[in-house]
Amino acid sequence: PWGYSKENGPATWHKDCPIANTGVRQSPIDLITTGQTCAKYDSNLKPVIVSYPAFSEATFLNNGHSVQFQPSAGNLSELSGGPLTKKYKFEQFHFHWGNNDSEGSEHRVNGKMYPAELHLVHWNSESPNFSSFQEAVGSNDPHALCVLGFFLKVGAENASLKPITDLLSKVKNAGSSVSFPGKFDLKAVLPETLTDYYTYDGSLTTPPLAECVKWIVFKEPIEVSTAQMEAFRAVDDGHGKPITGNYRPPCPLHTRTVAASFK
Ligand SMILES: NS(=O)(=O)c1cccc(NC(=O)NCCCCO)c1
Ligand SMILES: [Zn+2]
Repeated sequence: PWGYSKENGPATWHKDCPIANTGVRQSPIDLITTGQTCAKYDSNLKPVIVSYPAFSEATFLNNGHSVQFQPSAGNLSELSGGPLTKKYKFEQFHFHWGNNDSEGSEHRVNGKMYPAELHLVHWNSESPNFSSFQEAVGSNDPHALCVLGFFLKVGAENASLKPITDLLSKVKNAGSSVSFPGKFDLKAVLPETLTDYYTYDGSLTTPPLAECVKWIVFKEPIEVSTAQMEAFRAVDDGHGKPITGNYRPPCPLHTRTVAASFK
């Protein structure tokens, strides 16, 4: 199966997933902010709107290539606004990280990587063509999914993310999961105003690499402490080794343009 080691990492994914090399809207990308192919300010881009009531029931899972927070099916969390014309339903969030603070994020800004990146995954709940996340991924709809990306940087401890980072030791082994104890307030993790972001058409950053994602990557990183970053690096990959870097390198932009909601 695919992973992030030499034997099964991003450079090998094309074998089972040809779109890795032939796709023209693959993710992640390097977000360039100056020069020819740089992100272009679009004054029509509105703030992103999230409605995330605290989750009361969720599973926290180590699937061997990331750790994922998945609320029960009944969750009502929604996303709209920004570049979107439809309402999207929250599906799950997960992280990508490196084994030191100079690498780990999937998107880059002028070549700079952050130590980690948080992905909030949503699917278009107003499409007549699908009515679940899995169907959305398989739908070939260019905007079946919308993923919000937030960079993580090392600084003060993040009290809102502490319930998550404190749980990492409980899902150290790949394939392990725990039911999330109590409520989790995802809204508290995010900056109040979701106004400054980059947005472009891309794909899943892991197999099946489906080109069905409207990406929204926020300019402002979220701070976490060194201890919180270290907690990610103790999560195992199923081969008795820590996941040391579950990020895909940047992909060619091809004819795509990146829009920025800020000057
Ligand atoms: N990393 S990401 O582009 O945000 C993203 C979002 C939603 C799904 C995925 N990838 C997958 O679901 N891959 C299917 C295989 C996972 C099985 O554990 C990646
Ligand atoms: Zn991801």
